Amino acid sequence: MTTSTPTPDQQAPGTVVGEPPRISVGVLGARGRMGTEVVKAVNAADDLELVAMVDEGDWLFNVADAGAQVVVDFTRPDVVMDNIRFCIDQNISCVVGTTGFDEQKLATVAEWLEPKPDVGVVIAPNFGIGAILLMRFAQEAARFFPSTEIVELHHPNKVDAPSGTAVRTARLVAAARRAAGLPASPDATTDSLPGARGADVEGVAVHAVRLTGLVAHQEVLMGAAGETLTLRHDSYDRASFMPGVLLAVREIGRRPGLTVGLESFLGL
Ligand SMILES: NC(=O)C1=CN([C@@H]2O[C@H](COP(=O)(O)OP(=O)(O)OC[C@H]3O[C@@H](n4cnc5c(N)ncnc54)[C@H](O)[C@@H]3O)[C@@H](O)[C@H]2O)C=CC1
Ligand SMILES: O=C(O)C1=N[C@H](C(=O)O)C[C@H](O)C1
Repeated sequence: MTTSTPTPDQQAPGTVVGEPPRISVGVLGARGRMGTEVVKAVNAADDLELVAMVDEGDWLFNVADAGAQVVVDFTRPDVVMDNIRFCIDQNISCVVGTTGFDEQKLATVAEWLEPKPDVGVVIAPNFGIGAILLMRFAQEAARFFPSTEIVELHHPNKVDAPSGTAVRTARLVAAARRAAGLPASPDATTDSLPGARGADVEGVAVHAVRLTGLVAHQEVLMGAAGETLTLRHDSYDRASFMPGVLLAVREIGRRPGLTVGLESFLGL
């Protein structure tokens, strides 16, 4: 086998001679709370190259023009579908942290991906390793407890409620309860102010707190006769999401199609 070292004018953008090519990354929502953190994390990673930063009002084609191989999206639930559509059309893989996905939206993304066997999209409501583990632990424990409720607590600028993480946790718990044949959590409440018992996500009550000083926190409360189990995760800083985001950016090129949640990337 013969190999040749490309001269500088033959190299793809981002290639450093003697080193594997870097992954070109575009960030959507780049001026937001999460986007700012992603920009920092990508810039600090030797194997990644930040090629485009796009926020509201910017030209979305910038990510394609700049040759992004992977786009990271932390924008808003009402715009994320258009962004994903655009990226898939442009053969750009996506790491999506934006929340607000229901089964219908996920099915639509899967449909868009069908004719694109080389494009991958991972949509994860939470990239924090601890939060992902909490979801798994809750799923495992659910069948042992007649009662489960979820409390999510966030900074007051969060636009959606309940959080995407809480909705996914509730769905995972509900599925585990169904599989174990558990009836609905006992609740004799007959009249209450609307909202007092939280939102009902597949039979699991989810309560949302918005409080100055918080970042992102979740408790899953489980109860049985004479005992309770409380699982709690706290993100005190948005840096907590970055190892998961960077893992997804590095892996998504090897994972065509739609992946929901980061669990499989972690070997869970
Ligand atoms: N999966 C995860 O681990 C996490 C997910 N999130 C989710 O990420 C999303 C963003 O959260 P934050 O950064 O706190 O919000 P943010 O409001 O600080 O940032 C959103 C940014 O998106 C920009 N934007 C709006 N429309 C756009 C468009 N069409 N194209 C490009 N940029 C656009 C906004 O101008 C803003 O700068 C939310 O859905 C949140 O729930 C937040 C933290 C962790
Ligand atoms: O908006 C946030 O801040 C967060 N959003 C995600 C969610 O809705 O679950 C993840 C994390 O909770 C932070």
